[in-house]
Amino acid sequence: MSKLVHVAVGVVLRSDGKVLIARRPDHLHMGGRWEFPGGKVEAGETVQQALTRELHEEVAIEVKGLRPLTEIRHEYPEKTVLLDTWWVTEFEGEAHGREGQEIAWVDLSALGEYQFPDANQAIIEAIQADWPA
Ligand SMILES: Nc1nc2c([nH]c(=O)n2[C@H]2C[C@H](O)[C@@H](COP(=O)(O)OP(=O)(O)OP(=O)(O)O)O2)c(=O)[nH]1
Ligand SMILES: [Mg+2]
Repeated sequence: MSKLVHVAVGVVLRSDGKVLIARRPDHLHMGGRWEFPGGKVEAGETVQQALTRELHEEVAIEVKGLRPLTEIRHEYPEKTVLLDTWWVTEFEGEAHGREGQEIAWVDLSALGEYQFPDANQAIIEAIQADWPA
C-alpha cells in the first residue's frame, strides 16, 4: 500500500494574467516535467506555511496572499499524493529557479503545451474553472 504524501502547491498569478511554472530537476520523482512550485508539508506546519516556505526556497518569492483552489488526490505507482493547491494572488520578489531549475510565466491558453505530471490535468481544469482568479 502506498503512503499518502501531502503536498502544498502554488499557482502564482502575475498581474499580466500569466502563471508560474518550473521544471522539475531530472533526478526527482516526475523529473523533467513542468510543475507548479511547491513541496511536501512537514510535521508541525500548516499548508500555508509549507507553501510560503517552499516558494521562498524554490523560486525566491515571498507569498503575501493565498486563496484555496483545489485538492487533488492522485495515485502514482510509487506513491499517492494529495496536491493541496492554492492561488498565490499576492507576492513580492522576482521569481527565479533557486535550485537551478528553468521557470516560465505562461498564459492559461499555453499551459497545454507543457508536459506536467499526470495529476496536474485536474489542476489545470480547476484553474480554467476558477479563472479569472
Ligand atoms: N510541487 C509539485 N509537486 C507535484 C505537482 N504535481 C505532482 O504530481 N507533484 C508531485 C511530485 C512529487 O511526488 C510531489 C511533490 O514533491 P516535491 O519533490 O516537490 O517535494 P519537495 O519540494 O518537498 O522536495 P524534497 O525536499 O522532498 O526533495 O508531488 C506539482 O504541480 N507541483
Ligand atoms: Mg518541490
